[in-house]
Amino acid sequence: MENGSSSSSSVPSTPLLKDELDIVIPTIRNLDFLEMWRPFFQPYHLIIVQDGDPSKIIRVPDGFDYELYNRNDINRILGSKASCISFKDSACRCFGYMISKKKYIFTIDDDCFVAKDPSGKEINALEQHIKNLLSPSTPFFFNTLYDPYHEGADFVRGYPFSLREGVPTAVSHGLWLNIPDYDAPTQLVKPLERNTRYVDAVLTVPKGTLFPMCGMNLAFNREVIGPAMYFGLMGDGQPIGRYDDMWAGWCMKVICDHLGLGVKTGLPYIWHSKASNPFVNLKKEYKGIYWQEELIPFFQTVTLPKECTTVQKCYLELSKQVKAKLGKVDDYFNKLTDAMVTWIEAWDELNPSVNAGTAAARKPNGAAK
Ligand SMILES: O=c1ccn([C@@H]2O[C@H](COP(=O)(O)OP(=O)(O)O[C@H]3O[C@@H](CO)[C@H](O)[C@H]3O)[C@@H](O)[C@H]2O)c(=O)[nH]1
Ligand SMILES: [Mn+2]
Repeated sequence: MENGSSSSSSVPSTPLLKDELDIVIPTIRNLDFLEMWRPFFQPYHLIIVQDGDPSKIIRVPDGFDYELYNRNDINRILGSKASCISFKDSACRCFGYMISKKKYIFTIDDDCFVAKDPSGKEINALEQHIKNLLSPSTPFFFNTLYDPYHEGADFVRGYPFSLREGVPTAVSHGLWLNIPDYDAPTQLVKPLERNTRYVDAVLTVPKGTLFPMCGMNLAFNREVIGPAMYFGLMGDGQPIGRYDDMWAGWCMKVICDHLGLGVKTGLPYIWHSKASNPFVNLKKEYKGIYWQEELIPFFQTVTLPKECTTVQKCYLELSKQVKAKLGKVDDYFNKLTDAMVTWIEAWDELNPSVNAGTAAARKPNGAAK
């Protein structure tokens, strides 16, 4: 492992959650992209997860406080449990979630840059994620004026007052201008499509609704939902890739629904600069494209017993149901369920004190009292 820091010019006044949030970056390249993020990221600690060849030197611009882990570090720290961390896939980023000691995580890809809002102002994506995480979510009843906690908005007429305190927000899912997060078939038929639409909204994903979580621009409360944010077995030696974040998002959402936690999507935007190769992507994700026709009905019908009061208990119960119901789809899911158990074991080994995911005050299935 490598620690880095050096004198920096000017450090802005203490930014929100400065000592309570880690920025996790999976990478196979030099991190020059940080130069553009410097005004927003410099005060925060970075956890860099270097994928691929551990002998390659990753250059980090001066002035950032960081720890860097390569595959040798992961193997040394986790021993045999390192088998649950993907190799040669951005899924490796979840090692950063596990090794962090902070309450919050923001993860971003190294080809994501600072976007501008319609007024031309640079977007501090981290600041918006923090706002999303620190304000409640409303999964039990949809507010038609979007985020009721946003300045200048509120709950609209007819919104039950018994539900207006909302629930703790576990995840903040940001979006992307320029290169959208499309699957390979869509990329192939629409190679020139760019997302130019800036929608000024943050929505709570309703209880009982799944969504395609993208890991490119994502933040979460690690103490509340961290153990559920396992990005699965992808990349080298695996029959599938580019479903790391999707798998995590489906597992996370059913657990959030069970524990009465909220998930938001929308602002902030980042500028996604590089389209990955659609043919390479097709080879990685094609099994997922047909498997998900069976995975989604599974997740839509998952129920977790009331004894599952922590994220770990929920996750282990989920792994049993995956083995029972998806093991027959492909043997990969049997391997994945074993890795899910290993992930929780490794998480608890590295985080013995934090009893993550202590059940939030559950509302009676979200019905108005
Ligand atoms: O083997 C690898 C490849 C890449 N990385 C790092 O992961 C991110 C994403 O890489 P990239 O931008 O090249 O790929 P995208 O297709 O745009 O990734 C998005 O699709 C999903 C695929 O799982 C993912 O959620 C999104 O990130 C960069 O930081 C690379 O450096 C890697 O670690 N290992
Ligand atoms: Mn990318």
